[in-house]
Amino acid sequence: MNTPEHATTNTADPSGGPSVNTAEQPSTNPATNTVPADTVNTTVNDAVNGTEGAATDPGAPEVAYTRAGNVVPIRPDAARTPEDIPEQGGDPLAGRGTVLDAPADADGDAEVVRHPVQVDPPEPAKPSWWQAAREAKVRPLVPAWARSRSEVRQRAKWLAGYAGHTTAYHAIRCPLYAAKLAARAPRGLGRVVVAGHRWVFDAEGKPLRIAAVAAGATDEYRRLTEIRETRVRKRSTVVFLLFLAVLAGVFLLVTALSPVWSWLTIAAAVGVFGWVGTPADKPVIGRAVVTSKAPKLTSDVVVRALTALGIAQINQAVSKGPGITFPAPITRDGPGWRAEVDLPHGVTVTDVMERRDKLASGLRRPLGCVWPEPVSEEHAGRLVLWVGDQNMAAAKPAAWPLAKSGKADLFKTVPFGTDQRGRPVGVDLVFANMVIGAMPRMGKTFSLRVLVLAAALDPWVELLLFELKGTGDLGMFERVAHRYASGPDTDTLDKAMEALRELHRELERRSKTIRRIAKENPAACPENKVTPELARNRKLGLHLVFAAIDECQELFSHEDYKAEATKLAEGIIKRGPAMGVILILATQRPDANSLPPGVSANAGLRFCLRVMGQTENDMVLGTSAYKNGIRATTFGAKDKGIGYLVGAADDPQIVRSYYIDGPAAETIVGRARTLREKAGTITGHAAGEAPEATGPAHSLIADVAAVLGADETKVWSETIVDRLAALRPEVYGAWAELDGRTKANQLAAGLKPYGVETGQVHGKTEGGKTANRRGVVRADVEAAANTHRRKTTNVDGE
Ligand SMILES: Nc1ncnc2c1ncn2[C@@H]1O[C@H](COP(=O)(O)OP(=O)(O)OP(=O)(O)O)[C@@H](O)[C@H]1O
Repeated sequence: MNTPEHATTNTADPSGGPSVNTAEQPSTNPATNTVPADTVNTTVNDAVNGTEGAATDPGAPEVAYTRAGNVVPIRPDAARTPEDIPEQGGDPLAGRGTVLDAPADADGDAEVVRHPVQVDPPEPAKPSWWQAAREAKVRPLVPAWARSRSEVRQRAKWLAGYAGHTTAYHAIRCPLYAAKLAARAPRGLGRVVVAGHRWVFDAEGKPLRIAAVAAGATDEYRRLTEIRETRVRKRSTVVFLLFLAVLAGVFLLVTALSPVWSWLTIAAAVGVFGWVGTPADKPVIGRAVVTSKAPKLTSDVVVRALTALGIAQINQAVSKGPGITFPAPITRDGPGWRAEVDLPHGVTVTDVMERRDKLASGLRRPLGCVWPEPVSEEHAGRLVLWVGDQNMAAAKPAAWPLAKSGKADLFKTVPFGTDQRGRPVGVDLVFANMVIGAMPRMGKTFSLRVLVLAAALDPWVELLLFELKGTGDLGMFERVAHRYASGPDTDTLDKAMEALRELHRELERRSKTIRRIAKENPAACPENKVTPELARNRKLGLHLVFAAIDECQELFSHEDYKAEATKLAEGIIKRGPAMGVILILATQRPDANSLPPGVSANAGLRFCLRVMGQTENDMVLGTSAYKNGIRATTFGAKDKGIGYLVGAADDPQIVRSYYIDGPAAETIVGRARTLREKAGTITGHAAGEAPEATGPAHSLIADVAAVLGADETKVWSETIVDRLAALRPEVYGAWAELDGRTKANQLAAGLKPYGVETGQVHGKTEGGKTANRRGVVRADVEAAANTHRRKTTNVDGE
């Protein structure tokens, strides 16, 4: 005999109807809930059929019988009659109709009874008009362009230019137009005479009269002839009177008025007759501007393009319904069309963005015109498709707003570029760091230059600039930079490293100053970070520092510098923003070796121009950027200066950096120099000072000599590094965190300029074991230290 079981099994409704939940076991699962086949309660089935089943004796135990004769207990609240079955959605039969039997097993003992339970939530009450209206999106009273002062200015400027050009174009062609009209005037006169003759003699009634004659309709013909005679009489009179009036006018002109009026009248008459005599296909006036009109974007075109993407859900939605919906009308938006689209369920904007090339093909537009974007505040399937009239790369670059005049304030947004629609895009550099990455020759240095120019135009900002390619792309800034070096050589790398160390040390000093101010005067430093007021107080030394390293891969992938450079850059990028230190790194090789992950992961602003693959893309734009459809790989070779900018707004933006060539940059730097001279902020390199002049009063060689014990002839490099870190933690602290081999490399690179080589040194480990490791010979160090002391004493003496 089977034992009753209460185990439940979830099954989907095989009929495909609404899911139901059997009464055997209470279940919170919305899917169908059934009892095992061999312990099936027949109660409901029988109750529905009105036959055998449940015990009827009130005192009898709550049992039921299976068809095989098994007795199973009935849950007290189980339904026993059709009326007990809960009603569904107000339809008493709805529930009963979906009571289903499971297929019987081999001995015919399996019968599953399912009590229907509503699994879908009830239809929510329709919100009131008041509620719906309050939650509705308010559309702006004035279009976005009219609220942007610069866009209004741009449009007004364009309109004035357009009107001026058109006027001038036609003005210089006036004689040509007059000649054309004069040549066509006789023809026009002929047309007027012929038309007048036809009207007076009722030419339009002629076919009817001929038809009446042909049909032999005498009465009809007579009636038509009478009409014609009346008309001809009246119209002849009109023409005669007109003729008399013209004659009188001519007489008056010739006899009473000045010849000017005669000529004017003749000109007007020639003009009118010339215009009448002009063939329809040869207009007198040509076009001042020829527009290559971009095709209009319509919903049909969008749907056709979307179905060409090869996304099954889109094709299914279009062919079988419900189709693709457009929550807002397709409108003009800047120099292009904007369509808002609700993609079918399950299709995301990313799915479309990653097929941008196919979309462009479907729209029959160049790739540089087609820009699908997500709408972050809406669902993942809300697409905004902007289709420009012109390829973004081919459009004339906008002028940098600060190119001609003005100064910048790095505490405010500085202009960086324009988006696809030509709208200005700015970046907030303060409290941020930036990474710029791209393939070679795509506009990395030009975009970096825009930012350096902005920083240069803020006279309170200290510039530390290193260009490690050696082409002098940032050479114009020598006049304003506190530190500057250009070149692919070790000397330049050393200078860049020294600047990073200096910045790292500076962070210590700044954090102490900020802590002190926050304690003494909390109102002056409410967020424990540099404020514009603090930055301009020279005594505090909290001015903004703008450090940029172009081609930073040279530093981060250099065998001798990479470990220290990574540590320093990570420290600066993490702690610098609050202390007013802005670090910008540009690289043409955005991979883990050239841009350490710890550095790239902490950058707040990212600008990625064309790159070749997903890894480079995500290295610059952040993890998962590629997966989310933010793909700088889709830019073409002609998309110079165009990239994805992340961090400047809530959503990634496509931006073309302002184009400022070398000579223009030179001029702007000239203005920056004047501003700095007035503010008294020409320091360091720009003031002709070498870094050593302001550098630390210690030197590595002297420090190494100082940490060598009197009885030591040879010492391992890693031991020396540990002692150096203890001697000057603020300088060598970062070295001590490196591993043994890197410590040795670090020391070797540091001692190289002093002519001290490291080599294998036999020594003992802390555990007493002997080992061979890299180290220095005391005599070499002392000799180099003496030479250095002599040199620096001479310099000081001078
Ligand atoms: N915003 C822009 N608009 C138009 N053209 C640009 C823009 N930015 C750069 N370019 C063009 O791209 C070319 C390459 O720019 P740039 O020198 O900045 O590239 P790069 O990525 O720094 O190259 P490399 O990797 O060799 O240093 C420039 O000569 C310039 O003509």
